[in-house]
Amino acid sequence: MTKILVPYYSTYGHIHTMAKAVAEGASEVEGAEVKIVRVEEFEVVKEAMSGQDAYVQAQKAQEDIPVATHDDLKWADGVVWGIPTRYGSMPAQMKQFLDSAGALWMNGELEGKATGIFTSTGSIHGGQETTAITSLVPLLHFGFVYVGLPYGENPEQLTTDGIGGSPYSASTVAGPDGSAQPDERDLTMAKRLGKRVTTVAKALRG
Ligand SMILES: Cc1cc2nc3c(=O)[nH]c(=O)nc-3n(C[C@H](O)[C@H](O)[C@H](O)COP(=O)(O)O)c2cc1C
Repeated sequence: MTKILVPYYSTYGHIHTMAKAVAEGASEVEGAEVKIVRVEEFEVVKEAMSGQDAYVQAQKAQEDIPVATHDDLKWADGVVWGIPTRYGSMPAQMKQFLDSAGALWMNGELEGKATGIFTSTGSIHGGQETTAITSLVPLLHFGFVYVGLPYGENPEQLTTDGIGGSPYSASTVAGPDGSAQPDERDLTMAKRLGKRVTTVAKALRG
């Protein structure tokens, strides 16, 4: 059994949709057991956004997804993180989850596990690449083995269209008002990332 965790944070649902695609790809690997978990929202954000329809609906759609715990990270052989951008890097909700996992870092409990990232931005140049690259830094401190998204398997990246996908991570572009949904090509690349991280996790497990 290769255990794959997909922890994500999603305000408006784009990363939630991508997480399901990642999980689907991971499940294609024989012997994979896949778990999607959400990083908990801050109370202050819940209160501030309670009047926004798009937010309320997106949160309602995630109600049944269990909240991520540090034990989930210990359980997993591979972890694929769903991280929307905030000013070109990860949201505080995700940072808090990582920062509070110091004991796992200190004991080297996550060292040698495969990992990858999928992200989402409002605009094409608003952090598609920086979010993945800056999020990679703490993951390397934990000792994860990073899995990217190479062009060879993902020729969809070779385009001037306004879609996601880079060698650093799967991704999608939500649009400045959040109204765009993940393109079919974004979802395809997200599935391949899930499958690739699982394949590497399986090989590392031996
Ligand atoms: C506080 C804040 C900061 C943001 N910063 C950026 C940014 O730097 N660049 C960008 O393209 N989008 C930015 N966005 C847009 C989000 O990345 C976008 O809403 C998100 O990717 C949608 O994913 P979700 O539906 O899973 O929440 C920001 C949104 C918020 C609320």
